[in-house]
Amino acid sequence: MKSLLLVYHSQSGASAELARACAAAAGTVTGVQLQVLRAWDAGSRELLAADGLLLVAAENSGALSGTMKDFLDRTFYPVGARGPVLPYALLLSAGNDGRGARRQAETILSGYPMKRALETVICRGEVTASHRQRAAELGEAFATGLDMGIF
Ligand SMILES: Cc1cc2nc3c(=O)[nH]c(=O)nc-3n(C[C@H](O)[C@H](O)[C@H](O)COP(=O)(O)O)c2cc1C
Repeated sequence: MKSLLLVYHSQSGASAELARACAAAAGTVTGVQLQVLRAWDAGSRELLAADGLLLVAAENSGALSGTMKDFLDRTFYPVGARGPVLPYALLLSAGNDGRGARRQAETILSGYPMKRALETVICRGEVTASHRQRAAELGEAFATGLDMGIF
């Protein structure tokens, strides 16, 4: 059984809605045990126990939301020291851009080191059915890949 940790941060509820869609789909993969935590509740203990990490957050002021960055900052030393590279996938909510958050998050995560398992998904504007669909596809694809050991 593989362990998948989904960490999210949301102010207005947009990222939370995407995280729910992502988690619902990831949770259907039988060989994967899913844990969903808000960024301020997640720490090194949960991350060290995970085989893969899904991150869901917003772009704020051209960068990754501060609370998600805080999660990554807090866990950097213990997780970086553990050795094996953890696969991750990133889902971003943005008003109209998201590229700054993607660049920053991918740079931080590459130095962790973690490896991006799937293309980062950016959902712009109000959350739509299409966004929920993309979030679900990301969650299911990541959980399936983890289960099959292909990341
Ligand atoms: C303080 C703040 C800064 C923001 N900066 C950006 C930005 O730089 N680029 C962008 O596309 N959207 C920006 N947004 C919009 C959010 O990314 C967008 O509303 C997102 O869906 C919010 O998700 P959340 O409320 O779940 O965190 C900003 C929102 C806030 C509150």
